[in-house]
Amino acid sequence: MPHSFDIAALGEAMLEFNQTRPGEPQYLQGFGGDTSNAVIAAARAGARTCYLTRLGADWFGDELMALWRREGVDAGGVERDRQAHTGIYFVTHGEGGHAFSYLRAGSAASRMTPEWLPRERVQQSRILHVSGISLAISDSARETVLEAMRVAREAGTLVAFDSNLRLKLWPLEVARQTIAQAASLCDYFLPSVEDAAALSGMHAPAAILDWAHALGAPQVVLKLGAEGALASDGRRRERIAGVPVRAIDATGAGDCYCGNLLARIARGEDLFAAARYANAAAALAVQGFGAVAPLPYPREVEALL
Ligand SMILES: O=C(O)C(=O)C[C@H](O)[C@H](O)CO
Repeated sequence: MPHSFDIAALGEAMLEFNQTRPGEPQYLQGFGGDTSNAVIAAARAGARTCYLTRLGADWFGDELMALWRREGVDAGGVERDRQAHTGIYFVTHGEGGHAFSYLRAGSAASRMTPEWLPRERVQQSRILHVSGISLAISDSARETVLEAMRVAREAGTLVAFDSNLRLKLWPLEVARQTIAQAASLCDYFLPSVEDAAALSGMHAPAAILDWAHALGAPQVVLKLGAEGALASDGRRRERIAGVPVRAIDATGAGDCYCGNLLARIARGEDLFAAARYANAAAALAVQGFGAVAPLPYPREVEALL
């Protein structure tokens, strides 16, 4: 059966309030939520996409619905909840880079359950993308993500998983066990090197790749930030050099990487070609402000390549 979508992403989207200057109380309103960022990046890269989540019946939720409409992301798998709000978060900037502060506990997305999951959209997609953030936000969201991964595997939908470790959301020991379980259910494991080091206790990128494959992930891309990426299909490994850029805000750069990688894989590129394309896309994304606004289009990525 032909797929209706190249990529379905499942998770929590939020409104973003991003500090425009360190130490000053001025915030630019944008959009975030790692899997939503990734699916928008994929849509801008030309993929047919859909997003699966729950939103409050509030203004924040209306804004996110309008965003996905503008970006061409199908939101038929989004449910509105009259009893719960849409999550929001603040990004502040300081010496150590950016930091997130959340107002999301009890959000509509955190109330997703396996019974709610729009299974047919998972089954109708070539690739399902999920992350560690949705594993962390509530027990029922974790069960929903794991169920979506199982549904995808049964249907032959490929599964991509970004650990996106946020220690404000859960303790490291719990994250280690749950992320290991999710990595064992995925086809593409796409952690940042910081996440992978915290989860594995290892530091050398080559050893981290071995650890990731040992969890059961056949294809792994380790995102190295400004240093580029390291991709492995279990037989071959390729180091992709970072692109020198003047970084303004790295919020969502890893999501940009995932969305572009998956869009290129859905077009038929191999892991390594897709990883090189995504590396250039993520380098462009850090040159703008916020998680969504600076996500690039193919003509910009091709010009950089
Ligand atoms: O941290 C989260 O939960 C978010 O989803 C907010 C940001 O958009 C995301 O972390 C960027 O990767």
